Amino acid sequence: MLIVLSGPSGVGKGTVRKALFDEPDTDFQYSISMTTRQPREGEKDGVDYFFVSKEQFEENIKNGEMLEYAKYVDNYYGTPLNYVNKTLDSGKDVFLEIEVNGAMQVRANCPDAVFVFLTPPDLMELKHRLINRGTEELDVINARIKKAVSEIKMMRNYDYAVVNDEVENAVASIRTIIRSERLRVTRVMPDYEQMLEGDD
Ligand SMILES: Nc1ncnc2c1ncn2[C@@H]1O[C@H](COP(=O)(O)OP(=O)(O)OP(=O)(O)O)[C@@H](O)[C@H]1O
Ligand SMILES: Nc1nc2c(ncn2[C@@H]2O[C@H](COP(=O)(O)O)[C@@H](O)[C@H]2O)c(=O)[nH]1
Repeated sequence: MLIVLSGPSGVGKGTVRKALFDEPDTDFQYSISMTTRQPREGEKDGVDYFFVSKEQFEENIKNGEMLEYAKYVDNYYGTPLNYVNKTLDSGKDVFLEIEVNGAMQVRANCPDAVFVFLTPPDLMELKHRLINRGTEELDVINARIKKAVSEIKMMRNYDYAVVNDEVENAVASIRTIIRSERLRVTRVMPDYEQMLEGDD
């Protein structure tokens, strides 16, 4: 399964994803994104992101090495294709945490992926979360809030919307989504097997 989590900056995607991955039965592999943004204090290359130059990122795009990418508030962000392919081929599930334009590129290339939009209770709360996080200056926070308005309109293109009021509620909802999507996949598979047997 490929699961894609999107939502405006500051809604709590990273917080919810970490809480989900802390659950003992979560066996998704997190795809580390590539970005041209500068690392924040405490962020590590190869853990939080692969931090690269604009030239390196554009070279990767040219060489077809990105599953998806987008320019977001003056920086590139994208998903390296090789890791996702290798992990899915080995039978493991992959989790992407990406913004909406990139998610729609994944939708076009991987129609079976599951798309979840994480939404804030309201825009004031979103702004408070970004201010309290303290990682961006006010002008960047305002640019991200402006972007959030158009991103929230994209929610209708997702399979599921989850409100991040409390982290544990959002984690519980995403766990329910994953469980029901797994059931859907396992119910369909035996039918395929029967069809293929009849082909001999
Ligand atoms: N349910 C919640 N209630 C209150 N605060 C929250 C909640 N979820 C996350 N936060 C806080 O909001 C801030 C933003 O969260 P986080 O960094 O996880 O957002 P994000 O969506 O991953 O942002 P970005 O897309 O910019 O990486 C953090 O300070 C986090 O502790
Ligand atoms: N399209 C993609 N968007 C991504 C990817 N990795 C992260 N993001 C999104 O970018 C914004 C800003 O992130 P920040 O770390 O600077 O706060 C946020 O919405 C992320 O989800 C990616 O690989 N592709």
